[in-house]
Amino acid sequence: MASHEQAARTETGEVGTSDAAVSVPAARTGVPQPAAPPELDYNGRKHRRAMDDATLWDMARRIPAALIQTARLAWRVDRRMALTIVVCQLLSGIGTAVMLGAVAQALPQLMAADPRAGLARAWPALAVAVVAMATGAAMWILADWATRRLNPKIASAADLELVDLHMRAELAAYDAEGFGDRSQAAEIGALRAVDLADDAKTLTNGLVQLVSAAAVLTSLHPLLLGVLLLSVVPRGLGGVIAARVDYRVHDRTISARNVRGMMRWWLTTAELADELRANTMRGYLHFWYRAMCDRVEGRELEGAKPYLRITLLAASLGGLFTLGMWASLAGLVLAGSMSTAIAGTAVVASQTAGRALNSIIRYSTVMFHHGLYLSDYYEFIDEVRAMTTARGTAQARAPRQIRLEGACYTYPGKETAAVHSITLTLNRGEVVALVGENGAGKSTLIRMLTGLTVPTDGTVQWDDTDLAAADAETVWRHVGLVPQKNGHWPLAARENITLGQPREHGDERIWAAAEQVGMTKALRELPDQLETLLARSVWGGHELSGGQWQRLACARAMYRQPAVLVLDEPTSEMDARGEHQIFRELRTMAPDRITVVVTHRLDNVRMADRVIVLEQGTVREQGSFDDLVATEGSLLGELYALAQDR
Ligand SMILES: Nc1ncnc2c1ncn2[C@@H]1O[C@H](COP(=O)(O)OP(=O)(O)OP(=O)(O)O)[C@@H](O)[C@H]1O
Repeated sequence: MASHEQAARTETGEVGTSDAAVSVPAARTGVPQPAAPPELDYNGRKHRRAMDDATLWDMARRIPAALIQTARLAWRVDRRMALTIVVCQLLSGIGTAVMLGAVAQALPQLMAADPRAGLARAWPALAVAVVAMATGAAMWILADWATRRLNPKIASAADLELVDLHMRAELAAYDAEGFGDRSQAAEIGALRAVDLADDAKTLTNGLVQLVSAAAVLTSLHPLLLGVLLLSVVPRGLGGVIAARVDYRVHDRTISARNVRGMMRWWLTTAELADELRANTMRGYLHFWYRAMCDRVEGRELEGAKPYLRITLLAASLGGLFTLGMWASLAGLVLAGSMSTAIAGTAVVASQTAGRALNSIIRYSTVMFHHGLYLSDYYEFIDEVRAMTTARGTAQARAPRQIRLEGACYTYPGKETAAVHSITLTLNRGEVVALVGENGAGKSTLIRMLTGLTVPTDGTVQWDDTDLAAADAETVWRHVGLVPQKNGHWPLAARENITLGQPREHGDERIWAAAEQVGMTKALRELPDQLETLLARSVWGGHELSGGQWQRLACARAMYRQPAVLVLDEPTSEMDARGEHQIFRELRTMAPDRITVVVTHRLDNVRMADRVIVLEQGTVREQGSFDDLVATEGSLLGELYALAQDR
């Protein structure tokens, strides 16, 4: 890193390298150049290459499915608007057909020898054409309005369902292989839902227009459908190839853009601002970021040429075939197989069809992509729904005793159990300390005895209720948990304490909880006291220190007055006074609940009634702190001696 740093500074023109060169061995005195950032492949986006790999048939097959899924979503959130769009599309198609039919009727009259007389005869048909066009335009505007009403509803419904299912899923779902990737793909599906109705509307409108134009032409002369196909198919193919080339260019930069986007967060977030400055990382990071920008820019510029070539080719082909179509129409007219008026109508209809085709191509590629993510969304929803915490209906009550019988837990995809064959009883009124080295299974055990996970073998019972058969919500109603990583919720200070509890009229209990963790003064000094928003990144927000956040997490658990109070390293960031206060409070609160504390600070363990020492997922020893420490060969004794020997 030192060499990167040095050269990076040179690159940015800030600092010379002569001082640094002095300390470099003779053979390496040239200015070491930093390595270019590696070609990072960002795999999070599952379908990035799908468009490139898909055949035209694959695309054509998937689009109806995407349209059906969109229609399902639209129907679910607002039937009236969904119906409005369908009716408008149909009417707009009918409008086009009527307009083309009317033009076909009017043209022979207009081409009569006497233009005045021709116009007089043609005007009813022309009026019909104008009204049909106006109706078509009005239908489009109405459909647009309905789509605008649908879009946000679809987006919210899709997002809400996804977020809600995450919150209801069994924790084991998060540990399932590839859960994160699937969740991300589903999230993209939910995000894209914002544009779904719009894109589907434009695509179906294109289809309706194309079908109308084709129907009118066929009714005028059976040969005209072939002529229309001659003009639109090459343009369609050209459009698809151009879209694919464009996509390939986009795909070549996507990794670099995604990685650059992630790095941008690291470079600009306040969380890393101290480290970045104090450890003089700016030079290298600037070099890295610049290199990524250059990479993206270079590839985009490289891509411009093939794109130009293909769009030119597609346009020329389209032009050639249009010319061919006109030539065939002229041939048909000259051969006497078609009237001039019908040939004129064919030209108008082919223009309509051409515009429709452009929409179809453009929005087919968009819908194809939407379709991929939308199916991910639905697959993920089904997967997570099957893993929501619907265990049983038994109503758990505040336990007097928690009993584990041969309880084991193996994480999904793991061969060995994180916790195995644990038989234990915890009683109300008791403070139990869980001790053990990193990875011994303390957090896993806590998850089992609070019903966050169900043992993969054995049982956990709260009095007579087996947690595997209990309604999880009724279990958690009696739990207060301070996890190792607790939430710095971007909410007001009040909500940060009461979160998860029904709202009360007064703030007395909130201040009492704050007092228990020594936060009264800090909260009173906040600009708006309990109303203060605790989120520095939000305008007007306020930030707490690490230890203060931890105190707040303890206050949140204590405020619940739970029957089972569990704290996983609750004081790791606190000062001595805070730590002392928390443990004193735990003792005061102990008679009415079962209290379990995990801590690596062994001096705190003294206050527990019982210490349970875990080793490699099993209970190695248990008893009072003094007895265990005094026992020859005990793990607690060894760990305690190590803690003292500093
Ligand atoms: N989500 C998970 N998926 C797979 N394995 C896990 C998961 N969480 C923990 N483990 C594994 O289970 C074992 C026990 O982990 P656990 O977090 O319970 O230990 P701990 O005693 O709480 O450790 P620490 O003191 O470091 O917090 C470890 O081997 C760990 O690697």
